[in-house]
Amino acid sequence: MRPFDLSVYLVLDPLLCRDLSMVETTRAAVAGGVTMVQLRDKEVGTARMIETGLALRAVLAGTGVPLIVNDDVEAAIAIAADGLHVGQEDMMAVEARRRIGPDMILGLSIETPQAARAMNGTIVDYVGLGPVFATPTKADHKPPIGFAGLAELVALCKLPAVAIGGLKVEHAASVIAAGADGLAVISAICGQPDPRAEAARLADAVRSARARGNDAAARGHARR
Ligand SMILES: Cc1ncc(COP(=O)(O)OP(=O)(O)O)c(N)n1
Ligand SMILES: Cc1nc(C(=O)O)sc1CCOP(=O)(O)O
Ligand SMILES: [Mg+2]
Repeated sequence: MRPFDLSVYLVLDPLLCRDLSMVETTRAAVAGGVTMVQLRDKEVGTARMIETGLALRAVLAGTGVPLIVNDDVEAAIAIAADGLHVGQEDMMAVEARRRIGPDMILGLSIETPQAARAMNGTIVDYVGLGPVFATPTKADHKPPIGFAGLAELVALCKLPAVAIGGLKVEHAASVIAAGADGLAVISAICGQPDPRAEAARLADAVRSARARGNDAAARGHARR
């Protein structure tokens, strides 16, 4: 499996990207420092997902940033994407793993402690936890969990974890303090006047939050 870094995870939405295409948004956001990209288009079928996915793969080639496909296992396989992300109402994780094989990254959405306890952690590579806040970007989202709920799910899942739902640059410190590895965002990057600058601000905020956490841990050791 390709190594991955959940620090700043761009989830694409063609409707929110507005003036820029998903490909242009991705090019700008990767230049700014996003570490993962997910192709998420709820309006199109597999053929269009494959077309866009191949264009995204070309943009991401040589950058080290993995391409994850949302929901559509056929498209993920046809694109030879780096990974697939499924939710609780999509194909079951065990079936998704069977279809994509052992080497592709598999992400799973977890919204409740029950789902976290029921998850088979041996076949999933990372979890998407949320929504942290209510968000107009996903009409059918589950009830918001806040930072306390996020911390609880991180602890239960024991897998690399990315927080999602209504997150902006000012939330990076709380997300990292809750134990997550990064933030997944749509509207904080897609449709922003300068997606590259927004991606850079998010990457800086995650780096600073980690550095402050490490400083605090070092001071704790010094006191002992
Ligand atoms: C990183 C990440 N986390 C969660 C989700 C949500 O997945 P899901 O619940 O299946 O909802 P849709 O995105 O399919 O509407 C995600 N896509 N990415
Ligand atoms: C795609 C998605 N999944 C969610 C979940 O809670 O699982 S919230 C969400 C939308 C995230 O968009 P924004 O960053 O604009 O709030
Ligand atoms: Mg889904």
